[in-house]
Amino acid sequence: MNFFENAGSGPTGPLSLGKLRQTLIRLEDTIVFALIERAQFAHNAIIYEPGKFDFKDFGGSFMEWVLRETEVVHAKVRRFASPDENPFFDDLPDAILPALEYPPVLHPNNINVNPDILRMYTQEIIPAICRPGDDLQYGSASTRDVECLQALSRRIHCGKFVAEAKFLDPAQHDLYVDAIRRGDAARCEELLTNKAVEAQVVRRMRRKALIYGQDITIDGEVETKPRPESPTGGQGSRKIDLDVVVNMYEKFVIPLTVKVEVDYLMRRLT
Ligand SMILES: O=C(O)C(=O)C[C@]1(C(=O)O)C=C[C@@H](O)C=C1
Repeated sequence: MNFFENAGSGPTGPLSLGKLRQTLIRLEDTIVFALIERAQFAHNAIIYEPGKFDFKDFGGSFMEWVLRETEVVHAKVRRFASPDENPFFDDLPDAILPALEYPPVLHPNNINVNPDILRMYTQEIIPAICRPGDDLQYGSASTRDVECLQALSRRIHCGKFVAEAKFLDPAQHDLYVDAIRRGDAARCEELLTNKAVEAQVVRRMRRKALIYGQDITIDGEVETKPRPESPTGGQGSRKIDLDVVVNMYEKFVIPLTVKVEVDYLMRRLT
C-alpha cells in the first residue's frame, strides 16, 4: 500500500488521525483473515521450538527460519526501507533496488516491538486459535504465521504515525511537549488514550471475527455445520474463536500500539 497517500492529504500533507484510523480498520480485516488462514492447521508446536530443525547458521525455530528467509527476500526489494515497515530480524541484506525518497513524516527512531509481538503470537495466540496436535503441515502453518506476524507488526507500529499526528495536533501540542520535557510517560499515555475508540475497535473486531469466520452458501445463508476440531469447542461452525480475537486486541494489540506511541513520543524532542 502507499502508506503516505493513506496517512495524510498527499505526500507532504499533514498526517490525518482520521485517515490513520481508516488504515488501522483495514488492517483489522487483514489480521482476521490471516488468523483464519492459520487456524485451519494444527498447532504444530514443534515449529516454534528452537533447534528442532537442523539449519546451518540458524539456531531459531522452524517458523522463525521461514520468517527470516521471507524477510531476506523482502529486504532485497526494500520493504524495510519504508518507515511503516519494521523487520523481525536485523541482519538482513541490502536492497537490490535503489533507495526511494520518503517524506520525513516521522521523527527519526528505531522503535521496534517485534520481539514482544513474536512472543505474544507464538505463546498466547497460536495455542488459542489452533486445534492441538500435529498435522505435519509445517510449511503451510509457518507461511500463514509470517502473514499474521507481518500484519500485526504493521498494525502495531502504525502507532508511530498515530503518535506523530497527535503530537502535531495544535489543541494538544503544548500538553505533549510539557509531558515529554518532564519525562512523564504516564502523562503522555493519558493524553493519547481514547477509551471510546478502543471500545469501538474491540467491538468491531468481534463482529469481523464473527462475520468473516462463517461459511456462506450460494443463497447467502450461513452454514451451520459444526467444526469439532475447534480448539475451544462449542463455537459451532466458526472458523475462529471470537473471544480469542477480542482478547488478543484487548490484551496485546492495543497495549503494544500504546507502548509504541508512548516510546515514540518520549523520544520526539531528542
Ligand atoms: O486511534 C487512536 O487514537 C490510537 O491511538 C490507536 C488505539 C488502538 O490501538 O486502536 C490506541 C490507543 C487509543 O486509546 C485508541 C486506539
